Amino acid sequence: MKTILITGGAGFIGSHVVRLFVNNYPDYKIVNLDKLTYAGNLANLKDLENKPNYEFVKADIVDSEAMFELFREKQFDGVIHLAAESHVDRSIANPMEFVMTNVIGTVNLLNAARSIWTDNTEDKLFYHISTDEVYGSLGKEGLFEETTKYDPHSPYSASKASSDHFVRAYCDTFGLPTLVSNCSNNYGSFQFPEKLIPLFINNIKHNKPLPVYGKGENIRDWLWVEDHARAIDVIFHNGKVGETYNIGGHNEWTNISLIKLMCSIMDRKLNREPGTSEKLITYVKDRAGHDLRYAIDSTKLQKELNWVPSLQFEEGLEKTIDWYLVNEEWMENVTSGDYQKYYEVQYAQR
Ligand SMILES: Cc1cn([C@H]2C[C@H](O)[C@@H](COP(=O)(O)OP(=O)(O)O[C@H]3O[C@H](C)C(=O)[C@H](O)[C@H]3O)O2)c(=O)[nH]c1=O
Repeated sequence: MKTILITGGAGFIGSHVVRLFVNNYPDYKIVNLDKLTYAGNLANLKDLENKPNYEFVKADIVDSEAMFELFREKQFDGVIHLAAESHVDRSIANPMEFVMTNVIGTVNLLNAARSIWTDNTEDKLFYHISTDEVYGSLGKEGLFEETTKYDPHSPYSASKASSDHFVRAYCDTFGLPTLVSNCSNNYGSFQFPEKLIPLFINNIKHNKPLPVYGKGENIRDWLWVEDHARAIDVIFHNGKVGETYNIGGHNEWTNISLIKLMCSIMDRKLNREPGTSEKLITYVKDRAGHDLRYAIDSTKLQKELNWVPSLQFEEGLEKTIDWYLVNEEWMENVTSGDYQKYYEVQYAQR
């Protein structure tokens, strides 16, 4: 039985990856390590609580001693590293938090993996999940490729770029078997409502203003989180050590056209007059250093590992909106923080 560590498994993307691995690989022991910050929530994994191949560990990757201890105790065969501070606006307000978790935390995990993978590393893998923001900002033309030079602009993307470099450096210098993938903007269920799509669904529902940064002309490439989790599965099992894989949705939208689409879907679902939700659109001061456009070329992943996105965006967005409307309680609890406190107490009592 292989023991796989998934870090950040209580977060948005992490919870989808944990679910996929626990359900699809009963012969793996999945250890989910999460600090349970504001964005990590065990309510995202309620359905897995009693699965025999699943274990939750509350810990901070910044704590190097705890990481060494955990790796010694569990003797992991593989690591899928998703734990990260991920919100660009928060990184502008507090860059050091991003340095600590994203850079120091990643190096701690690399050191811990090195400490136990001393002999034969043939069937071991340290898989680092990263973002397309490390490549910087595109103009109207072109796509990010795996060979595109790094040019991060926000403290968030600078911290992720740094962690990517450390992961590759440990491969080149120490022979640690590592892999990196860089993804575009994810959307889907269980995303913390500070990110554009869940924030705006929640605001439309409660008739709150929709703060559009600048003119809303920035472009993002949207990837359904469950397609991302499938890509991670494929890369973890079939990717080549030392390689990088880009994962994108081939699905570009200006923010304002996406927001207008969301408004019209929400009007229909909430039985409001067409045009009602658009009235909530409020243009606000632009995000500092706001990257104009992200767009990813995933040809390598498609050709080499046979992965393609499974869902059309319009269908995915409908599904996502439905999920947030049905899971009202989840939304209320994550925004109030009650779920997190409740689950921390539950786990403390075990
Ligand atoms: C929250 C918010 C956002 N925006 C704009 C800013 C962006 O142009 C776009 C998406 O913003 P969001 O903060 O949801 O995501 P990005 O800044 O593109 O970054 C996201 O996708 C990458 C790949 C990651 O790696 C990040 O971890 C993830 O947060 O909407 C607004 O106009 N108003 C708002 O209130």
